[in-house]
Amino acid sequence: MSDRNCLIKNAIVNGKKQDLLIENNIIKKIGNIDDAIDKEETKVIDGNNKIVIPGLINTHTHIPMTLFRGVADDLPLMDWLNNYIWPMEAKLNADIVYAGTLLGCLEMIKSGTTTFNDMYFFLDGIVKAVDEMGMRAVLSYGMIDLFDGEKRKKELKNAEENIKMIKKLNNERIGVALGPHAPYTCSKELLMEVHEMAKKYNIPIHIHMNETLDEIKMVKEKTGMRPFEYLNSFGFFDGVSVIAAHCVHLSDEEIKIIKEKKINVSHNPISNLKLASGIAPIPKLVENGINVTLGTDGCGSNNNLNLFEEIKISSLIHKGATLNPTIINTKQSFEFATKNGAKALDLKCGELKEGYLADIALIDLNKPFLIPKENIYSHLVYSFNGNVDTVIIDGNVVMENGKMLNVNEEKIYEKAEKAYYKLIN
Ligand SMILES: CSC[C@H]1O[C@@H](n2cnc3c(O)ncnc32)[C@H](O)[C@@H]1O
Ligand SMILES: [Zn+2]
Repeated sequence: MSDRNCLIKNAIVNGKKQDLLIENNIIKKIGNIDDAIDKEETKVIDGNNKIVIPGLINTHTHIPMTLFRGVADDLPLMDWLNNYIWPMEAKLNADIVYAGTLLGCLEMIKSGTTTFNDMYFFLDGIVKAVDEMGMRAVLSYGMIDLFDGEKRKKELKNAEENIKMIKKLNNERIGVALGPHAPYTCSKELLMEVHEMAKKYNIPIHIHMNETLDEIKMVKEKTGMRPFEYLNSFGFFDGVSVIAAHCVHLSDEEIKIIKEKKINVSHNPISNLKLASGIAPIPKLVENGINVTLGTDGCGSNNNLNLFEEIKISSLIHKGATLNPTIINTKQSFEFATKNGAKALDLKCGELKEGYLADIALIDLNKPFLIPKENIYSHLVYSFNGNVDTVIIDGNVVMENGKMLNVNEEKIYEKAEKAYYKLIN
């Protein structure tokens, strides 16, 4: 029997009690599917008292940073990076990154995330873990040249080697992007070469933008322009797909650039609150028709990968900031984490539709915080704790009734603990 032929019976799908049939890695049919299905060839999942949702899409992560959880809390970004995170990251190697990624994938699967967009180092370690865990990911090697010509050459060479390595895998679940860290850590020359490379390989660019007031001041002092204006001045956004993480402090002119250049925004409200970076003007971006998605950022600044928390906060924070409870609604914040994420990564998933990728999660509704079983989509945004029941990625059942099917959870915890002690000693 192949897991990749799977029938979910009697679940809530798109607001109605119905069945969902998966063939290979695709949602083949949604509706009342008769029992003439070949039971030998099809795995049947009982969907009674369960809701099927599209797997969540986390558009900004540094996944191996699960190992940095709790190591440097209650600090502002520049102090956090310069004095705590970067010195620890100097001790990383592919094995440590592999262990942190296994843990990150496990945490994401358990909280209903099926795809993530990552920027980090030692991609061979990340690729190995993502492949073993069965997740979908877009991976970029994070480049920082600190305006040094020699470093720039090394970073670009590394990035290109990683692109070739990932393309050669020919793994449909693992895509590649370019990851220049930010305009305050990358030279104009590096950014211009990144733009060329993105066009050459037809891949997206993943970058931190306008996260803090400090960095905007740094870029303004250096270039006389705000970050989006500066990058736009040399055509960085032309003819490429860009995912800009954070976008907390934006001028009206910058919002115009984001709209005009169809830049995807990854909103990371919890990381922005924890590092006291600020509150992104998401309602203004939505009003302008900009594609807003959600990210957790790394576990050093969140401190978890539970995207349901991000969904809830993205709905609450803008109500509080604008004193308007209608400013972002339930449907919008849920779509930030599903449909909009898929659009940003150019993937046919994020919605439960026939012909879409079979990346889904089932949630058991027999939980005190999901009763009464009415207005369930409201519960998913405002009340759910993120512990999903079953997860299917690319048609493969990776977790069923809370149990991981192909990996040993205990071994992942042990490996991660060991890797953590290597990092701190
Ligand atoms: C070059 S790989 C990614 C790089 O980014 C660092 N990082 C993690 N979180 C943030 C953040 O919120 N803003 C800026 N940089 C961040 C991470 O530690 C890696 O060094
Ligand atoms: Zn980040």
